[in-house]
Amino acid sequence: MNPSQKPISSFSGYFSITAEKPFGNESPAEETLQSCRGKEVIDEKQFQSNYELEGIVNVGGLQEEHSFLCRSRTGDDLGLRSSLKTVDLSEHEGIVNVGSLQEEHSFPTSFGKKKKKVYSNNVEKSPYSNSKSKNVVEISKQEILRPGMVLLKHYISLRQQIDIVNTCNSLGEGPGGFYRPGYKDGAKLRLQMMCLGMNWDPQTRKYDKVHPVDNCEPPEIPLGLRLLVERAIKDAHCLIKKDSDMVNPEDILPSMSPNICIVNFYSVHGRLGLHQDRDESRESLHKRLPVVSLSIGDSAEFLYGDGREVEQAKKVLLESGDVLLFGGESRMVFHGVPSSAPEPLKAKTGLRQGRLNLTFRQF
Ligand SMILES: O=C(O)CCC(=O)C(=O)O
Ligand SMILES: [Fe+2]
Repeated sequence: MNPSQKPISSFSGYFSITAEKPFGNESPAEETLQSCRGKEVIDEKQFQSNYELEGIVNVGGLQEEHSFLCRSRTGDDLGLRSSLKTVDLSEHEGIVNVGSLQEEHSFPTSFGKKKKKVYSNNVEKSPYSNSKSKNVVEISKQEILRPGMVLLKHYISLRQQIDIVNTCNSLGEGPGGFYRPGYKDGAKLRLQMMCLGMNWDPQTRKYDKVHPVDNCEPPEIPLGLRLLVERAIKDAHCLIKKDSDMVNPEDILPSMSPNICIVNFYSVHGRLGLHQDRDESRESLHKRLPVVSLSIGDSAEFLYGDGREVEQAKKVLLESGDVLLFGGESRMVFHGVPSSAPEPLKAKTGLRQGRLNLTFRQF
């Protein structure tokens, strides 16, 4: 094959995808997509490929039929719900080599029949949806809330969410684990907290090597979580680039490698007042390195704005699996989670008690 040709622009055969479990304490498990049909569309501008797939998904022994979109970045697969590792095309038939990447090839006749495809920002559909209807799957949306502030909806797969909760649970029970911190004036925060990498003390507003309660060093951030955060930043960059071709996404949302993670667990009365995250190193703040926030469990309203006034703050709903990034111009945004959600929100989202939030930062 001529090396200047992209190997595959589209295909109509069957192929299989293996997605490695990205982290967790157990031995690496695999989720397999079997008998998938689809095509790869390479978007050179975005340095990413979109895969449009339909097939049987094997998730934890359960076989379900789904169709969905997934992505991979050239040379760095992002892929299926962010965990696609390898695309094994050995079983596929009818590879089409094309000179032009724009060239379209026919879909298999059954492809895309059952449901509408969603493009633009809605680049993924979860293969792990809990939806009763097999073909109605969750649509992932990406949104720029303000310059430097990006929301990746339903970004973390259910499998990954389970891993994160289990990981936090077991780390939380060990040294440097969950505790209920207090402020200087003796008031307690309305949440349980655990820090990974370095400890943040709400009383001193400082980072330290040890936990104030048991004097232990906090657990390390699991590698899979660090990779997930770095990948989310890259995905946010793709969105920023898509939004405006003229900008360098790094200028809008700088990259970072997290070495701190603050894990908050909010139970029914949990809340966090409007605040800025400004205790990281001077260099980190100067570079406006982003905070990357993962939400798991109950939905919550997230307030954000330029000041402490709750009335002036904007609101966005954070749901399980959402990733919110704020850096660059939005690094010092005031933000918080109010204590109780409005009734319609509860009614429409099934809001219940218990929400885990992990914010990653680079000191
Ligand atoms: O729970 C959230 O969404 C926000 C958490 C937060 O702002 C923090 O831990 O600093
Ligand atoms: Fe914060």
